[in-house]
Amino acid sequence: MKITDITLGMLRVPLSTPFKTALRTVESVDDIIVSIHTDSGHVGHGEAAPTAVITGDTHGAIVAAISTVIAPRLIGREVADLNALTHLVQTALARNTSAKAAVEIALYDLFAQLHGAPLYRILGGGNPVLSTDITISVNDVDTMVADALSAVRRGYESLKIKIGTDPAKDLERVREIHAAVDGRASLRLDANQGWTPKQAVRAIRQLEDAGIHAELLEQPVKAHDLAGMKFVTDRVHTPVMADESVFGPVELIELIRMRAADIVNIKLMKSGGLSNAIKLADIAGLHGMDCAIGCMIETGISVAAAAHLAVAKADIITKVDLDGPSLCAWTPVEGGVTFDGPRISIADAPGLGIRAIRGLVALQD
Ligand SMILES: C[C@H](N)C(=O)N[C@H](CCC(=O)O)C(=O)O
Ligand SMILES: [Mg+2]
Repeated sequence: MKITDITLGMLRVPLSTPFKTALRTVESVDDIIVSIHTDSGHVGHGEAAPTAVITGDTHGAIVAAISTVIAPRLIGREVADLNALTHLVQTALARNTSAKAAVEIALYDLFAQLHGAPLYRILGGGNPVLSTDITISVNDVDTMVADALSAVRRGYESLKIKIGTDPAKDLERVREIHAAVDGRASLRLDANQGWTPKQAVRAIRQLEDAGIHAELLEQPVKAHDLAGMKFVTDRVHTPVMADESVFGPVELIELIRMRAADIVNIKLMKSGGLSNAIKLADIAGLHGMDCAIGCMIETGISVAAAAHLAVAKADIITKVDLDGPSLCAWTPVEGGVTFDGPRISIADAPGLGIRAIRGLVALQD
């Protein structure tokens, strides 16, 4: 199976409601779709989410990185040489993790198709069913309480509460949601870098003193501030999870060395795809650190790949935040992974199992 062509498309899918964090508000998925074609007629699919405020990746940069730098290295190469191909992707250029992720996802899709098995089996097997949390966007308190109750009614047992705009307001948000949910779902708090270390310690201690024990606190302080992450981790009982602070293995090793967090959130758009995500899970596992798997505003193409990885690494990846497809107003992906409320199930089809992508607009070379 030889790579003959790599084409790009744009996929725009409105979200059911605006997605709001301390970093940004977004109303639609607007992702670049990579299709890798082969001489055998097989096609592998990948997806890149341009999350400029987190990865620095924009549409233009993703398209340029793939079409002018990464793709020329891959044309004519054998899909069977997967590790050599991912090495070519990772060394093609610095950073650009979303572009690398999209290409790697398509390569792993093809590699699993070549072997006639779903990707999770190629990655080591497992039980192809997961349960994800759902994001409650940061809004006024009443809206967040209503959104949390609606999520509980739809069967979600874990809510990812976005905070980080203002500590006093954030405390009110969490207290009110905690009271309304009344133990029917666990609460994961994500400040998306919005607090200072001292604000984070003060806020979380107030919650703990009031008997509100969140499942975790995600990225309370600035991404680069590992000392700040450690300051918080050392002073609260609530487990602290690094998200924007860790992209790849180098950052994770430093985080572990400093004992700056308890959990790490792996995202393909940060790690540059599956090869580094596997390394992240293995490094964390080796050090007895729990992992979560997360996503940006993505559809069921790249999130499918993350789900396959989560299934194969279920012993290490114990928390799942793969709600991107569930936030979309409609489902562009046919086949593969089904996202039905909190339940994610993987079909027994080769690769990612994607049969068609609706609404894909081809980008000219
Ligand atoms: C969508 C997912 N549940 C999530 O919350 N991801 C965010 C970043 C998403 C974005 O801004 O595109 C996170 O974990 O910080
Ligand atoms: Mg986060």
